[in-house]
Amino acid sequence: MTATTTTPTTPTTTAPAITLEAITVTYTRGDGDPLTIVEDFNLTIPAGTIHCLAGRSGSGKTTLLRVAVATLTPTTGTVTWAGTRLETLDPDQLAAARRKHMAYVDQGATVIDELTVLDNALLPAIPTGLTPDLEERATTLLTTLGLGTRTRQRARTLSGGERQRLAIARALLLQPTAIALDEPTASLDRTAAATVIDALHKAATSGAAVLVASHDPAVINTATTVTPLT
Ligand SMILES: Nc1ncnc2c1ncn2[C@@H]1O[C@H](COP(=O)(O)OP(=O)(O)OP(=O)(O)O)[C@@H](O)[C@H]1O
Repeated sequence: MTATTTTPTTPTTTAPAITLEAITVTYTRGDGDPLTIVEDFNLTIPAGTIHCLAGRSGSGKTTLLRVAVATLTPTTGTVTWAGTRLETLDPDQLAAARRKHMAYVDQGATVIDELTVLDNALLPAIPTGLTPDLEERATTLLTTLGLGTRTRQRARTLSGGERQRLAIARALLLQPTAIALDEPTASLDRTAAATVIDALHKAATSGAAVLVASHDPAVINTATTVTPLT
């Protein structure tokens, strides 16, 4: 796999939200042979920008997202969040850094069926406590994502695409430094996809770094920068 990044190299005064340096990921195949999916990959994502990892199925998009959010340790290379090299953190410090900096929406869009849509969106607020401001923000996010009339319904009544948008609202609730999303428009029609793209641009305008894996032209064409994976 080769990668060409189009990220600008303009110096910034604050540390980038996410930096990947010389990342290589080698899996072990079923037959025991090594399979290198990502090799010597570099990427810098400043705050306030949207970066899209684009490419065919199997090109390594999810692998790179998982490295960026630290659910997968690369075979070699360094991941840095807001100036902190993750290899310097113990597991508790990494968990704390993740809570502070990083939200991840995977392709599964897990939500809790028995909770209402609003309560699902508010789940990240539980450790610190609900506030009227957070409830208002959750409602605003759900409205932006086309779920404004569904807030009091149980999540089990939602379609797959609606669950995906609920997971995105939940991830954006606490205004993370960075948010990573895996194919966030994959099961959406054009109208619903536009609400997701709008929400991601609003998050970036508010200062978040957004890393998205997608082969959707609507996402690719509106990203700040794109890495085409082959
Ligand atoms: N744990 C693993 N062990 C072995 N191979 C793996 C593992 N995880 C992923 N792979 C392989 O690595 C390659 C890249 O997978 P990845 O999920 O990163 O691709 P992707 O670009 O996100 O694909 P898609 O668009 O289909 O989700 C695939 O060939 C996949 O089978």
